Amino acid sequence: MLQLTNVSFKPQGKLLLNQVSISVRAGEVYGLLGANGAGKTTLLKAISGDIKASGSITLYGKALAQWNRRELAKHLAVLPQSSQLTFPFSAREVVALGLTPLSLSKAQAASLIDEKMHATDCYSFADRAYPSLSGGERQRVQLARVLLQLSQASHSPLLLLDEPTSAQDLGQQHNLLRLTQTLAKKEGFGVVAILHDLNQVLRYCDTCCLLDQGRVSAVDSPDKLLSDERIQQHWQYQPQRVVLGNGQTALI
Ligand SMILES: Nc1ncnc2c1ncn2[C@@H]1O[C@H](COP(=O)(O)OP(=O)(O)OP(=O)(O)O)[C@@H](O)[C@H]1O
Repeated sequence: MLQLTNVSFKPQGKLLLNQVSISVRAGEVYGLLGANGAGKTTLLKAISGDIKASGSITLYGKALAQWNRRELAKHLAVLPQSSQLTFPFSAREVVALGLTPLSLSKAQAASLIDEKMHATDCYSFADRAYPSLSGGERQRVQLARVLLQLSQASHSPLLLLDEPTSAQDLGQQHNLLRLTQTLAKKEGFGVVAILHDLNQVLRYCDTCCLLDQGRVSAVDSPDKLLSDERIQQHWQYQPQRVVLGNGQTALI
């Protein structure tokens, strides 16, 4: 669904993305990996159009720049690392911002807002002021907003997640990743997620791309890509492996 060909970005002479070519299929969770400063957020910003990179980025074969903006908003959404908002909107009103590109009756909108807030476990604080919420609660409200924004897509939508579990406790991290996996497997979403926890990558990603100084260093399934040598080379860490009861391997 998403194809990047030779995408580069060089602001003020500094090469932050260097000839990146990757493709993401509908129905897969695609991890973006790499050390701090490798270019992961910059790549996500290039895909979302927040920065103007050179090269080609197409969604369903059509260059992003050629998409009607409203149609694109129904098919591509980004969950940023953090979202500051000082105006005292309630959590429900923040989720409702996701209605902007949609055409829904009031009743349909209200029911979809409730559905997305339940799915992301934020219904219990729907009427609280957004600025009063914890970091993890705000992140889940933002996820409900982007899922609402994608709820009228005519093709499988593309969901971009920038460190989606960074503010979540252990249980919520797995709830959120299970939800994204379900969206991919059952609803055909393409999910691109920046993740730092390599065990989450092993457990939830179908494919992953390792970035290094703005370049693609490797693309493969997580268990093939995450060799001890690569982990040592890219993160300067020598992992140990533990075989779990279910036969899967965990890194410690
Ligand atoms: N507008 C800019 N001008 C110059 N340098 C920038 C700009 N934006 C980002 N950078 C630099 O580009 C590099 C890549 O940044 P980016 O945020 O994409 O990294 P990242 O892989 O997401 O890192 P992290 O894991 O720390 O979040 C970093 O060295 C960053 O300081």
